[in-house]
Amino acid sequence: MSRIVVVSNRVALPQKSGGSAGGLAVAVNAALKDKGGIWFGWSGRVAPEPSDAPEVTHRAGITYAVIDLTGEDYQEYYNGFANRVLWPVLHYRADLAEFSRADLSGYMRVNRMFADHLARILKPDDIVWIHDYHMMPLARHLRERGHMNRMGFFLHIPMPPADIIQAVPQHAQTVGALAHYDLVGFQTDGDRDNFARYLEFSGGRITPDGTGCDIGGRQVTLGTFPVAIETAAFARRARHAHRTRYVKAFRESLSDRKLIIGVDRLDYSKGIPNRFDAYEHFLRTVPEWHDRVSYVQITPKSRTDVPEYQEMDRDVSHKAGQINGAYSDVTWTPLRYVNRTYSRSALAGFYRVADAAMVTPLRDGMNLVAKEFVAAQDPCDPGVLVLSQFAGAAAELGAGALLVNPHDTESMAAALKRALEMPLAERRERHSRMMRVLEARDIDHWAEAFLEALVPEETSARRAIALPRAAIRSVVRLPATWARDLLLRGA
Ligand SMILES: O=P(O)(O)OC[C@H]1O[C@H](O[C@H]2O[C@H](CO)[C@@H](O)[C@H](O)[C@H]2O)[C@H](O)[C@@H](O)[C@@H]1O
Ligand SMILES: O=c1ccn([C@@H]2O[C@H](COP(=O)(O)OP(=O)(O)O)[C@@H](O)[C@H]2O)c(=O)[nH]1
Repeated sequence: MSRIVVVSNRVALPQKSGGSAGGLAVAVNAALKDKGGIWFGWSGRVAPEPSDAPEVTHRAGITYAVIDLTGEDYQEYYNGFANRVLWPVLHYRADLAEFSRADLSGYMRVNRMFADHLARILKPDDIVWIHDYHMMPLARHLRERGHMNRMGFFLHIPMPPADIIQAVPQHAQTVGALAHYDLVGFQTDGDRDNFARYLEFSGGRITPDGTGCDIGGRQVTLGTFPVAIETAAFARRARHAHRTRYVKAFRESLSDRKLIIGVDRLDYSKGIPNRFDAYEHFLRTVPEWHDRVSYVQITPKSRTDVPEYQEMDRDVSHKAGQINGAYSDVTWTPLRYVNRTYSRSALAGFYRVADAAMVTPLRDGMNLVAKEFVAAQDPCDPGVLVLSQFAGAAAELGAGALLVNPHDTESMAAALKRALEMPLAERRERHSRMMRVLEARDIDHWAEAFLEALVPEETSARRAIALPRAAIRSVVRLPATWARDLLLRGA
């Protein structure tokens, strides 16, 4: 059977302690866990002279192969073009983009370097699954090196309308290069449709149902695959974490006050200052809640070498200080603002203690925290999700969450009050609506759906031979045609 080769900038290396504070690594890790395969990407390290050979680790059916970047690569490709041009523009913030030709050329150079490494390990029948905005031109570089494998791309972040995409300087070389994949997947139908329009403006012909494009003699399939979580496992994790000493101590620290929780990387897309404004408005206008609620905002620092992130770090800390300065007293701190990374087990326990979660990004591809919060709740006494209408998660959880516009401070404050005062029956009803979605579409479903769309025959063959894991391990070295033959013989 064919191997699955996953490529992404961020890799969840098994030896790295603590949680990885980023949804891509969390999701890909969960998806690969059951399937096995190769995961190729950046080690997260910078070295003056990176080795020519990737560092390889094998763990539980996954081969991790990672490379270091030079300081120049890190600066131009990661901090520069990926995180100062593609990230802001695709999050509808063209005003924050800082473009330089040097950064674009660093971005293309690193993509070519990834292609050179991959060219050494790829076999003709490998299925290649590439992730996110760091790697948009990779298929083109691989095709130029003669690799005709099935190649799929999944975009974890939003895809804005075509006229915003066109704000990316030289967009045809980067976003436009997605046309070299066989399948391009998005988090929501809106993202997919925006990209279809962009391809149309670039001369492509879109099929009437919007899921295919004929461009430059190539056929590209477009699909929607909302990224998910390991719902049942995360719910178990939360039940277990709730009983640990650590989470018990956290609960006791609240002294019977209600808990509002927020968990986000320190990123301007997450709307943390807007959320703080809403909390401040809530405290100012609803004094009866003083001393009866604590808001814990867990915010690991992110992309700390990018100036826009440094600026936002200062702004958010300042706002947190102002709120506490204005409303605290000697026995009550209304806002606990914490710049630390917690393990996902600890987070699962914290979510379960919480009465409400504020997940209010200005734009977000999906937002796994929203899904994790729901999965972690006690169904008999669940907390309430306050969710931005601009998170990809709103498309699936909108029927159970309190949807808010993160630019509307007063409505967000009102939603917070409603969440804290919501009757038990309504909380249960809303929670069960969201859980039904998360149970039906978990992380296995996400990976299966994507691979099914990329290589339909291969995926059904995999399913047909759903043997115990040990047996699967002993057959993976057989030729790709083996599973198909087995199926045809009706075995
Ligand atoms: O790798 P970093 O630069 O440290 O950033 C962390 C990750 O952030 C982004 O995550 C996105 O993927 C999530 C899972 O699909 C999704 O829920 C979220 O909305 C996205 O923002 C980024 O896309 C990843 O590449 C980064 O690794
Ligand atoms: O201290 C932290 C904060 C976050 N996360 C995890 O990081 C992911 C964040 O993913 P999300 O999709 O919400 O946003 P992203 O950071 O990828 O934009 C979630 O799985 C969180 O559980 C974590 O492990 N520790």
